[in-house]
Amino acid sequence: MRRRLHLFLAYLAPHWRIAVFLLVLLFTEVGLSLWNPQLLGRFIDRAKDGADVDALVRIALLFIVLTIANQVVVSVAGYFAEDLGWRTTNQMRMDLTEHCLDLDLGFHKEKTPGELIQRVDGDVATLAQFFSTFTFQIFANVLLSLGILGVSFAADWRLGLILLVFSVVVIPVLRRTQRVASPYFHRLRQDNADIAGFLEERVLATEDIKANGSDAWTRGRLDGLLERLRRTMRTESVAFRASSSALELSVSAATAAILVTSALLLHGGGITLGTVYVSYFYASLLSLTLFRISNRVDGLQTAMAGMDRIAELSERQSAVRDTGRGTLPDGPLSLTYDGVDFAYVDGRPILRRVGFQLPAGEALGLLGRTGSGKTTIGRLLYRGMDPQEGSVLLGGVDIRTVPLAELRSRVAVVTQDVHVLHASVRDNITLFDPDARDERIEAAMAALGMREWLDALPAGLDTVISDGALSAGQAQLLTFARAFLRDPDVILLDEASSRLDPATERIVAAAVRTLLQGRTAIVIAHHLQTVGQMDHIAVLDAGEVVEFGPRGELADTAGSRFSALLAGAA
Ligand SMILES: Nc1ncnc2c1ncn2[C@@H]1O[C@H](COP(=O)(O)OP(=O)(O)OP(=O)(O)O)[C@@H](O)[C@H]1O
Repeated sequence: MRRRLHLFLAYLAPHWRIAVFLLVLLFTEVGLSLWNPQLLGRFIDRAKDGADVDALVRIALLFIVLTIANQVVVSVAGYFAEDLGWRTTNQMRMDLTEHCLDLDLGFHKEKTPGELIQRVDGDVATLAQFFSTFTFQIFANVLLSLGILGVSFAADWRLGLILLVFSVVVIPVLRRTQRVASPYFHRLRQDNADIAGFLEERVLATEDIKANGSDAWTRGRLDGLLERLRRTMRTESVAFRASSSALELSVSAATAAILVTSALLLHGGGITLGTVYVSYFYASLLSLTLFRISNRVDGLQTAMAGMDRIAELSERQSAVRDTGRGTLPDGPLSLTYDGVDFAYVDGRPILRRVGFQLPAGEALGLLGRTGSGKTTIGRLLYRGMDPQEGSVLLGGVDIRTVPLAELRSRVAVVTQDVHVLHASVRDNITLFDPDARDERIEAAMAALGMREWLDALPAGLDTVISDGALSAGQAQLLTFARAFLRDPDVILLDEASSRLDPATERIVAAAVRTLLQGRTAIVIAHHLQTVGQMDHIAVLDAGEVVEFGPRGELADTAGSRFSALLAGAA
């Protein structure tokens, strides 16, 4: 509860003026709602006492004016509540998105993108509702209920007492609803997040699913998830309706009690006919306010559950700490892995005592069987994760001692998973950097052998492309261009393993040569054309560097793993 409150206040604080204004509006609304029935009571009493028509018309006019004023206040308050809700939650969305981007790779592998979207968008959207729901349906109605009790006690303590007893009976019913229904709200959000995650993953893998005939399994799994959602929904709905019925029964009992007591008091001359009417009106209004509160308890609970998860996510610390304040030397950087141990899961080491030194401006070809740890070595270079033992040094400086932003401005990463965005070729290459000039982009593309492709594009750099619309070779070259334009000192290149036709392979190999020129690089190479360009070779086996040396030397060493590999491929 404390962390929910903390989170709520932290985001509300910058908008305290709107919040205070909203409070004033809510108090005004409650005041007007209490005052209006009093006018009706007075009207009845004055009419009964034979007041002149003018006096009655004045009361009626005042009643209309107050009703209109109340509606205006309600509308203005609605506007500000919605505004406040979206201002605060949009900020929260921004912060959470940034926070998620800052979290380490381990976190991103653990959560599906769909789950994160549900967290950042779904839960936060519920919070936006929370502001309007809470302020209007709960806070305003609680205030109004208290007001009704106060005014009823002032009219006659017996009437006040009946309404108080009614509220006291109803409040535990509400609390019970909360307790019974709460787990289902949590489960409902989780079920929705699971479905979002599942669908997102399957949509991305549509081609693989179709090609491998996994449609039936996918349908079956989705069916299972939907069935779980249906059951949770059903139970939650039954729990909610049962408590609503209990509430309605209490309301009828309270109204009957008020009518009987009023009739007795009226008979004894204790109260006027106007007061009887006002009491009846207040009893109905109190029932309505309690009903609204009960109706909104689910919204409140959903928001609370969302807030818990948001708090949990925002408290999650990145395993990669960005606390370094050092700097990397200017110019080309040497690269050292010094006794690096790494495990994704405790007790299951993936890299063991990995160590090698690469002079500045030279390229290392990383070879090894699938699962031997090549990608993992690369991830440590840009601090996707940090090693548990040992260190990675650039230009002799431990990369943990420099700010992440500086490290990542000097190191470019070209991964196998090419993500082509649905955007222009220019934006795909510059990643929406407005300062990148067209001449530079075109020069980069030309240097990487993409001139012909660029010339063939219908709208040049403005041509909009999307994922799946490019061949494997084109997609690879596009990511090379992204890296090339940034002009980094160090490159991590995880070459796509897809088979390319010999002509494209030659173009890609030439592009790799251009990309790596004068730069320090680790290349996870899958094509012999590329391996042939490396200065050094490291062979990895089960997380250990079993061979490291200049390429030519290893190639000529009879019995070396590298020479065997070359012989095998020949
Ligand atoms: N996020 C992760 N969480 C847990 N284990 C992981 C994770 N990523 C990789 N692994 C495991 O670490 C080991 C090394 O994986 P890595 O991807 O580094 O190998 P690789 O040599 O690059 O393989 P490939 O050539 O197939 O890409 C594998 O056993 C893999 O299952």
